[in-house]
Amino acid sequence: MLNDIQEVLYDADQIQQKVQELGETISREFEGRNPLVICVLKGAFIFMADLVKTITIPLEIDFMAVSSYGQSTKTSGVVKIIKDLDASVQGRDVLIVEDIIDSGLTLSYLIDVLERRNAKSITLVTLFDKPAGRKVELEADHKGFVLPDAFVVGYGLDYAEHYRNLPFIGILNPEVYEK
Ligand SMILES: O=P(O)(O)OC[C@H]1O[C@H](OP(=O)(O)OP(=O)(O)O)[C@H](O)[C@@H]1O
Ligand code: HPA
Ligand SMILES: [Mg+2]
Repeated sequence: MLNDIQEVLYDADQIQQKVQELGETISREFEGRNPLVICVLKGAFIFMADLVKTITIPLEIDFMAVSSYGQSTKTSGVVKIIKDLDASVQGRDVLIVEDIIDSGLTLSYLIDVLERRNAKSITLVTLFDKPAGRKVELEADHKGFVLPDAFVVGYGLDYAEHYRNLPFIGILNPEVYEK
């Protein structure tokens, strides 16, 4: 598995440091608001778990599974809801927790869904941002690291469902998928 990584971009310590900073910012921003914190599965599961431990104010969590990449390194362009939220977002301050914004299609779709369900406010936090991949205009309210235009894996992010368990984020050797 490690042999497939071309370059480590950020190691586990650098990621933890950044997650801590994001948690402190979010704790200040949401003081007194009891946000509904939504994890966008599967990719955001590790970031979500680490992030909520650094947030010091009361909150609720929920999960939504969406998928558009499947077994590919390119978006299919079609975002499918695999699992919906349990909670209602009506009148709630929502914090969407995402691992990466690439084309922006996943989050623009989700924001649209949550707006139609009458969320009171929607705030986006992403650990990784790949601006070179954008197909629609979208900017996170809080972001961790800006990444180069390369397909990355680790810390929750996959290629064909593998590599999510790597503790760092790294560039996947293109030989793995250019076959
Ligand atoms: O900005 P975009 O181009 O839409 O890409 C970002 C989305 O793609 C990945 O999810 P994926 O569809 O691979 O599902 P997964 O989280 O289960 O891996 C990632 O976890 C983000 O949710
Ligand atoms: N890696 C893994 N999953 C992704 C990526 C990426 O670079 N971009 C969008 N989903
Ligand atoms: Mg994926």
